[in-house]
Amino acid sequence: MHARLLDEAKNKEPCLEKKMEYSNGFPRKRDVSLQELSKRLAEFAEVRGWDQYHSPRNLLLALVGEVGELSEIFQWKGEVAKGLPNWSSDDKEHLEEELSDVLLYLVRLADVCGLDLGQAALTKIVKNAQKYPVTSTN
Ligand SMILES: Nc1ccn([C@H]2C[C@H](O)[C@@H](COP(=O)(O)OP(=O)(O)OP(=O)(O)O)O2)c(=O)n1
Repeated sequence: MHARLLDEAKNKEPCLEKKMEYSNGFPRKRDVSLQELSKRLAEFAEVRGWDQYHSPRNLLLALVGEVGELSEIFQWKGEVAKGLPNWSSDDKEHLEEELSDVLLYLVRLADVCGLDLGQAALTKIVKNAQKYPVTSTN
């Protein structure tokens, strides 16, 4: 059953196997859309039979848990310089992973709620600009 669903996922996205040639499964330095992440996450859950667990509430709790893991990285460090100049590559990789977990659960949560998070975020940026207009310093 799972193998069949995986084959179907590969048929829907023929470049899936090709992408796996890269060390992390993807070429670096290309734009990634929220829609693409949503689709990949939906496939990830479907082929594992995990749709039943991906309810809005469960995903929200998972998201909050990952925000906690992200916070632990910065906990007790004091202020951290932009660009993380003194961090090891292992520490940066850990940060990438925790940021990704937060993003992935957020994107999945929006998807199972039937929302278009990318469009919603653009709309919110416009609202933010109206609420906080640029004030001239001249
Ligand atoms: N039911 C699940 C479980 C996991 N994931 C995905 C989304 C996250 O990107 C990642 C989270 O996996 P873990 O729960 O294993 O958490 P960590 O990767 O943070 O591992 P750990 O808590 O051991 O550091 O896997 C998912 O979509 N649905």
